[in-house]
Parts: sequence; structure tokens; C-alpha cells
Amino acid sequence: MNVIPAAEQPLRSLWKRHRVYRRRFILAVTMSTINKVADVVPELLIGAAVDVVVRGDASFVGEILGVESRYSQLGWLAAINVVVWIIESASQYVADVLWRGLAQGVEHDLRVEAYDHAQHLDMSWHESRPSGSTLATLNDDVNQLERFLDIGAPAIIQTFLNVVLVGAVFALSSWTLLLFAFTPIPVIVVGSLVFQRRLEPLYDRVREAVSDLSSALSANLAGIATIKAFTAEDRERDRIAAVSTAYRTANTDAIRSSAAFVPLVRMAILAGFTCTLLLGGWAVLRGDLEVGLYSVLVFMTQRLLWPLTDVATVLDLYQRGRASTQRILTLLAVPITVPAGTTVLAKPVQGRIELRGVRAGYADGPDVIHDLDLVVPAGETHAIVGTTGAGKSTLLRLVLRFDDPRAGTIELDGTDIRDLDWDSLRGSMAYVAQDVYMFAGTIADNIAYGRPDATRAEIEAAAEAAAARDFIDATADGFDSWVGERGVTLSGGQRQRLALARALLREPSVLVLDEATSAVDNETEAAIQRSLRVATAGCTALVVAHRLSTVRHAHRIWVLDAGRVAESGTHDDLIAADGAYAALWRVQTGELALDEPSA
Ligand SMILES: Nc1ncnc2c1ncn2[C@@H]1O[C@H](COP(=O)(O)OP(=O)(O)OP(=O)(O)O)[C@@H](O)[C@H]1O
Repeated sequence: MNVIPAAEQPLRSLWKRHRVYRRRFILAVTMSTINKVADVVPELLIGAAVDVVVRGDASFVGEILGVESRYSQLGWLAAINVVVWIIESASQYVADVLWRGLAQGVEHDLRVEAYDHAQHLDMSWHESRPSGSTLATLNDDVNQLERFLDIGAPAIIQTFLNVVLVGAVFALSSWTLLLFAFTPIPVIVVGSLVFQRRLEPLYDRVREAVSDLSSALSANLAGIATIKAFTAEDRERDRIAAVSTAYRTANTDAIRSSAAFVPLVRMAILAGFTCTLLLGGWAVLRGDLEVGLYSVLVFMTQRLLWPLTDVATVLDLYQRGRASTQRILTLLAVPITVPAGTTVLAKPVQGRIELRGVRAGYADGPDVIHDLDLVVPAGETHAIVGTTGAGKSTLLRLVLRFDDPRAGTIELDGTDIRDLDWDSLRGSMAYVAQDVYMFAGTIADNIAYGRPDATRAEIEAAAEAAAARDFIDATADGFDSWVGERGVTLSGGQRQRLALARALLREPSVLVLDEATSAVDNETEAAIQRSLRVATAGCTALVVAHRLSTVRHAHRIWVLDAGRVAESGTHDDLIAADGAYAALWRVQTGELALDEPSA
């Protein structure tokens, strides 16, 4: 689904991006090198010990240390061994801490950076893809990369150092043996390159499948009430099972291919080990090689070759890490098509809004707003009404600049909103959306969301103005009552009133309300209207409402029809004009008259 942005190797891009970690990376590599060197020494010491036992005074150790007694020579070797082990253990610990810290650091930075980028991306980008897919990148892909950095990268370096160090010992001892013991290496290197090419698309598929699974799961959990209400549990389980099967299949294919690499590595190792064993033994029998050195070389071959069986696992981790990094970098490369401008408006913002010749639509779809002209003078309350799908919410989204229009301009206080920085535009507005969102936290936290420094008295006043005070006081802990995720512990009307309180607390220059009181009863609605008239006395308000009674006092009412202004004026003007609005009003007042006796 994702377009791969750059031909560059994803992990190389990562190296370029995360310069701050380079020092730690070099330190970790240094520690791993010390560790590996210390790791090889005990084997050399065993060879030296065999040499002491077999050759006595003429031993290599005896000559170097100038010690004659074999007991003393062995004592020296034991002492050196202890020191080397201490160095080995200490460097192992430091290397582990450094690699893990590096992995955690890169993981943290990348996650925060990717999240921050995602939250700055346009609404239309978010709406065009399942949120579960973004979640999979921010969570799962970042974890995969961390696993590679934590386990895979040190393993690659250790294997490389192993080859170099053991190769050096072999080169100093016998070139023939070096040649034979190292025969598996080119086979393994070429094999990994071939396998890597084969594995790449397989792991890309695995990451796609993870994203699909994550999207399906998060969508289903969000819609759990609908699933239950329509007794669709079995159907949904089967659907999730199908997506999960696709993930399992993708993973099985990748694992099967990467596992096929293991036998190849093992056969190559067998060849190298057998060569050292036979050729080395024959050289000792011919008197061309010391017994001590022979034993060292046999140990060394073991040390060199067996860790190479892990190459398949490392390759697997690498491929997963690569595919995940690719997805993270793809997310980071998505351009922001609605970028902030730089103009700063003088505060307080007056709040005059003017739309001129605005044409707008979604993605590749047709226009839903056509050549719209609309002016809201500063301080006035204007209502947008019209049939469902007429483009009312779209218009509000344009004013908040969630999307840019396809043509025309929108101005706030005479400045094109495309030129304004976010603080001047959205910072001077407060918005109550059609589907109100509450965060997990207390009622007070949720009201203060738009102004975190608000005092408790200000929060309470805002709640009062939104007619929310009574129901808040009736809860067990009042303003400190816990609101569940998405506000599930509240009724629709309660959520709306909290959202309204949140907006009013911001003391905005422009209040944008999209069906903000659609879920409250008539009595509460009337109370809110009274408060709103006071609260919005000094600010511009743009209000979308279906219930016309809520907007009859607006300075101007704009009636939209299929993305065009059908008529506009005050309530009295429109009733007198006897057009679409008057017809709608008659229907609604008639309905209200029918409802009233039961209220
Ligand atoms: N995110 C979106 N992506 C694509 N099309 C959209 C999107 N949101 C709205 N539309 C389309 O744009 C048109 C106008 O929708 P809009 O939500 O602005 O209408 P509305 O007047 O607010 O309707 P309602 O009163 O039902 O809320 C509709 O045809 C709708 O299908």
C-alpha cells in the first residue's frame, strides 16, 4: 500500500538521520571489539597450556616469561586467564548496556518524531487510511527496529570481529589452514546476499499484513457496540481470523525461506571444520605443526564457524528491521500539504471571516462546496443551516483550515488563512465538533484541555456557561470525576456540554460550533442558548445547527443547498422571503408543537 520513497537503504537513512547516536554507536562497537578480543584469548591460553605440558622448558610461555618451572608457567596462564575473563565480563556488560540504550534511544526518538509528524499531517491523510495502520507503524514497526538494534546489530559486529580475529590467528599459524577453514565464509556471504534479495519482498508483505491486522482489530474494538447490537460476533471473528491467517501465511513464507538458509550455512561449516581437523592433524603427524597450535586451531574453527549458524537469525532480524524502518521513513516522508503560514495576527484577533469564491471537495471526489461567498463580521453570530450533506461541516473545516479550498480564499481579519501561523488561526478559535472527543482524565482536565493553565474557578465558570454544572455536581467526585476513554462514562448530551465548556474556557475570538447541542434536551438547550448569548457577546460565532430554534437569534442565517448559498438573512427576513428556510421552519415548529404535550 505504501509507496517506498527513496532508493536508499532504509537503515543507512537511519544512520544519517540519527547523528546524535553515532558516538554511542562507536563506543558500543569499541566495547564489543574489546569483548570479542578478550573472548578469543582463553582459547589461545588453552593452546599455550597444552604447549607447556608437552614441551616444558622450551614452551612458548616459558620463553616469553623467562619462567622455567612448568607449574609456575601454568600458574601464570591461570592468572592471565582470570584477568582476561574479568575484562571479558566487564566489557560484555558495558556493551550490552550501550547497545540496549542505543536501541531504546533510537526507538524512542523515532516513535516521538513519527507520531509528531503524523499529528501534523492533514486531516485528509488521516481520513484516507485506517488509524490502525498508522498505529502499527508507530508501535509495531518501531519495536521491530528496536529488536534489530538490540540483538541483530551487535550480533553482526560480533560475527564480523570473530572472523577477523580468528582469521588473524589462523594467518599467523598456517596459511593453508586459513584457506580451508575459511572456505565457508564466501559461501555464507554470497548465500546471505541471495537470501536477502529473496526475503525482502516477503518481509515487506509481513509488515503489510501486520498493518492490516492492526487496522481490523482497532476498527472492530471501536465498533464493538455495533457488533454486539447486530450479533455479528461470529462474522467478525471469521473476518479477523481471515486477516490473521494472511499474517500467519506471510510470516510462515518468510520464516520458511529464511530457515532454508540454515542448512546451507551448516554444510559450509562442516566442510571448513573437517578441513581443519584433517589437514591440521596430518600437519602435526608430519611434524609441520605444534600440537598446542593444532588444538588452538581446532577450537578456533569451532569458535569461528558455529556462531555463523546465527547468521540466518540475524538476517531475519535485519529483514524485519529493514522493512519496518522503510515503513517508518515512508510515514516521515509524507509531505504536509496544509503547512502553517508565518503571518502573526495582532492579539486580540477581531474575528472577521470572509470566504470568497470558495470551491472545495475531498480527495479526488467532486466539489462539495461551489463558488461560495460568505462574510461574518467580527463579533456577530452566524448560522449555517441546510439539508444533510449540504456541506455545512465542510465549510467549518475550511475555516479551521483542516483542508485548503480547491479555489478561492478564506480570510481571518483580512489575512488569507494560508498565510497565518497556527497560533493566530486555530489559537484564536474554539471548535466543538459533531462527534465530541473526550480524553481519559477528569472532567476538569477535559474542560481545561484547550487552556491547561486555567484556574479551577475559570473551569467552573465555563461549566456553568455550558449548563454542565448540575450534572457535574451530581457525579460522585464532581470536577474530579474520571471520564473514561472517549468519554464513554458520559451521555451524549453530557459530553457535548463538556465540549462546549472546553471551547468557552478558551475565550476564543471565533467560536465554531458544529451541531454542538444536538444531543441535549430542549430545556438544557434553552439554558445553553441563554449562556451562549452572553458568552459569545464579544466573539464571532459560526454555528451549524439542524434545530432551527437554536439559531433564530443569529445575526445572519446562511442556508446551504448542495454546496451553494440558497438564501441568507435574519430569521425574520428568511421567514418573510418564504423560501427553503421558511419551509424548514414550518416543518420543525409543527413537529415541536406535536412533541410539546409529552415534554
Ligand atoms: N472526510 C470526507 N471525505 C470525503 N467526503 C466527505 C468527507 N466528509 C464529508 N464528505 C462529503 O462531503 C459532502 C458534504 O458533507 P458535510 O459533512 O459537509 O455535510 P453537512 O452539511 O455537514 O451534513 P450533515 O448535516 O449531515 O452533517 C457529503 O456529500 C459528504 O459525503
